[in-house]
Amino acid sequence: MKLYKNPPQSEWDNLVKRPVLDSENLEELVKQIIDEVKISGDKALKNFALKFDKVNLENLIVSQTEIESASGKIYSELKTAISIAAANIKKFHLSQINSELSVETMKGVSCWRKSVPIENVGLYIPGGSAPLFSTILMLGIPAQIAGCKRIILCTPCDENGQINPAILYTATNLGITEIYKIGGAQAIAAMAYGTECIPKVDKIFGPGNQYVTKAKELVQKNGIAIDLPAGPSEVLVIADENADADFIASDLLSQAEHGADSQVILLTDDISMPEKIKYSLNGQLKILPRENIAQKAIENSFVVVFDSIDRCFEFSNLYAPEHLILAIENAENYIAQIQNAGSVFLGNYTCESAGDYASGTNHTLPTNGYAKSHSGVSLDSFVKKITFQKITKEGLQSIGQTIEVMAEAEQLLAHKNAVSIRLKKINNE
Ligand SMILES: NC(=O)c1ccc[n+]([C@@H]2O[C@H](COP(=O)([O-])OP(=O)(O)OC[C@H]3O[C@@H](n4cnc5c(N)ncnc54)[C@H](O)[C@@H]3O)[C@@H](O)[C@H]2O)c1
Ligand SMILES: N[C@H](CO)Cc1c[nH]c[nH+]1
Ligand SMILES: [Zn+2]
Repeated sequence: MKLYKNPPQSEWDNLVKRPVLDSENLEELVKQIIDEVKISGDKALKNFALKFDKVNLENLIVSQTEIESASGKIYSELKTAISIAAANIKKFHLSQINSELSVETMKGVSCWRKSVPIENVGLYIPGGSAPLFSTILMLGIPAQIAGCKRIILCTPCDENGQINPAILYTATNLGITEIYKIGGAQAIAAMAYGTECIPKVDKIFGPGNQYVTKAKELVQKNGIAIDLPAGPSEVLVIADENADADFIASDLLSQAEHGADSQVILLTDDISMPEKIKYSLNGQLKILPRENIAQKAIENSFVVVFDSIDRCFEFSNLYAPEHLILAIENAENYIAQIQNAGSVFLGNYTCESAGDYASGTNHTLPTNGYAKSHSGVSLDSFVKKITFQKITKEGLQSIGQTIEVMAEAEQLLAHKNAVSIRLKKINNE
């Protein structure tokens, strides 16, 4: 990890730029994939599966037999863990249901909102380098609480055409059985425009690598709804002198192991911390099965020593990390300083992987600085909020003139007339 000491503010904009792989051709490549899927449908999906995932697929749909055999391949400790995580995620997302009150803005004028589920949703579950079955819980549970009618799932399969049994088990355990063996940008294109076998959905959800995220961005430009840009994982840790270097190193590595394009950042006001972290990081890295991936991400990452914790927060707010860990004494006291972050982890014992799997919060979060303007996935992501209003005769008498005056000032006399014609009738009664 590169080390910076009190970099001048003029350099911050450069520092907060995320690493990008294959950036030059990314957009062009993904555009081509999307166009090909639009034109050739399933045939294009099978060609891309062969090209990128080295699998020759006859059928894109996961069969009933595949679904039924998954459970037997999952050991009971994992089943228990999945059910505990699912219960916590369900509890947290159920708490997001809020009853919308009707408000009388003027006598006889009532306004309220109603949450209505998005009918058809498509979930993308990453499976390129690791089978992220936990993402099914993060997307499937709020979709079901919201009441979405049709939930389909796309995920890449292995070279033998098999989907990891933990993905099949988790999905079917939730009752999601419409599963397609397709990954990458082509899966997003399929759910956006539909193919012979994959239905077009109303909104696409789920994180993924740069191809997936770029595809979501491009289909969104064409009017397809997406949850948020949730790309390569990242974590930013703010640590003071009391932080535990081994804990921090473990958190940095937990996100570094996601992909070579992940980025992990440490900000500290303790001059001795970078050396301690380096030592611990090297020790922990060596024993990781995904050492090579994590190593590459670490090379794209950095440590900054600032002369105060306040300065660390200023930088962090500009970076707008997906995950922010406060390894600071009395971390709660700093909450007010957080302007931009996807999800925040307070204190030395709140490891980021708790949020990834089981504490209850959602792990589908904005990356690449989008935490400045976007929230992570929540129950709200799966509903539309429709507004309603009801105006009585008495209500129109009180609000009517206001509407008429404003409509006339906007030179929209038909708008004005919609009120006047009614008021006339009321006055003649
Ligand atoms: N932000 C979040 O909330 C969040 C949550 C979980 C995971 N993630 C991120 O999801 C990502 C998962 O990535 P992954 O790669 O393991 O799985 P993935 O499922 O996102 O992508 C795999 C697919 O990428 C396509 N692909 C691979 N190489 C390609 C190429 N050269 N050209 C075109 N397409 C290609 C293939 O079709 C493959 O099926 C990681 O970057 C991880 O950090 C983010
Ligand atoms: N850290 C990822 C979100 O950026 C989520 C995840 C899934 N599995 C493990 N981690
Ligand atoms: Zn993770």
